[in-house]
Amino acid sequence: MNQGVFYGQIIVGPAGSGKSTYCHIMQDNAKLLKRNIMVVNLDPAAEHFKYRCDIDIRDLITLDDVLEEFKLGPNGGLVYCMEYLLQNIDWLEEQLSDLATDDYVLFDCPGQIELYTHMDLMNKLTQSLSNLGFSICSMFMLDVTFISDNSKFISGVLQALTAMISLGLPHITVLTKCDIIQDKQQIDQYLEFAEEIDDIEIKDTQNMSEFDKKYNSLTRTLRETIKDYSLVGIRKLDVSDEETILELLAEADMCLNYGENLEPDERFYEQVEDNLQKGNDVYFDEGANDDF
Ligand SMILES: Nc1nc2c(ncn2[C@@H]2O[C@H](COP(=O)(O)OP(=O)(O)OP(=O)(O)O)[C@@H](O)[C@H]2O)c(=O)[nH]1
Repeated sequence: MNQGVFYGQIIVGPAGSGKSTYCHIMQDNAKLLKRNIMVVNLDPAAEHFKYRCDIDIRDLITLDDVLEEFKLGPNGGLVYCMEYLLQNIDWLEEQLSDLATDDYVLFDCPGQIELYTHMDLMNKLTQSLSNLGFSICSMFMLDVTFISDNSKFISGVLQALTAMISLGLPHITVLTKCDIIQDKQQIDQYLEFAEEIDDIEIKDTQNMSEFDKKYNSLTRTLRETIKDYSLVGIRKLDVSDEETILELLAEADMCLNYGENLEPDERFYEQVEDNLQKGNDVYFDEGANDDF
């Protein structure tokens, strides 16, 4: 493997939270920014994805084969696959051997959050990547439907927090699928709420059952804890809004210190800024990229 610093995002989150779509969107938008983002599929049960898959764990092992051979259930089978990957980490190293300094890779992980909340399989994987020279951050995908009520939102934030603590990496929580919410203000309110939980809505506890009182109090305490420690930074991803995509990429770049040693192409950034100010698409017209 070449010597150098490589950049990697570990994409985690529950099944269906939008991990693969995030990889696809980022890879696609990076092209318009004249950047190449590679994607590694680490889900041995994946069936199809829209992104260009540069490295695929299914070339090493597939969940179907494991289930058939060992008669395991899906979760046990997945754990087997991930342990197998760790035992054969030289396979991944070999696959990554063509990376050049400053290359950027997204690792699309399986949706079973037990893998990083209850077990240290993902920690071992990220440790191996660090040993290979990767600067890594974790991106936790949180489905926007978690903003349907305060308690649900808090439970989602706690999931993100659990992943962040167990992975022990610089971390961003991404509120995915924001395009499906009509009321964009509602999203912003929740994002502010995650950072500024000052005016906690205290319901009239007089007519509440004992259970509801305790539940209310627990919710309030959790909100305060999340705020006190300012641990979870949440950013939105609205695939219909290019600005949120670019902002998210910039935020992850900052987390990784990506680009510290790169020469920025001033002309490019000026044009993006200009387009944003004019309210136009942030990207160039077809062919306009060719100059860069
Ligand atoms: N409207 C909308 N739908 C989305 C978005 N992201 C994901 N979806 C849909 O949500 C479903 C799950 O998305 P995936 O990207 O496959 O989610 P995942 O986390 O990779 O799922 P697993 O691989 O099963 O863990 C798919 O039907 C996607 O089309 C989004 O930003 N907007």
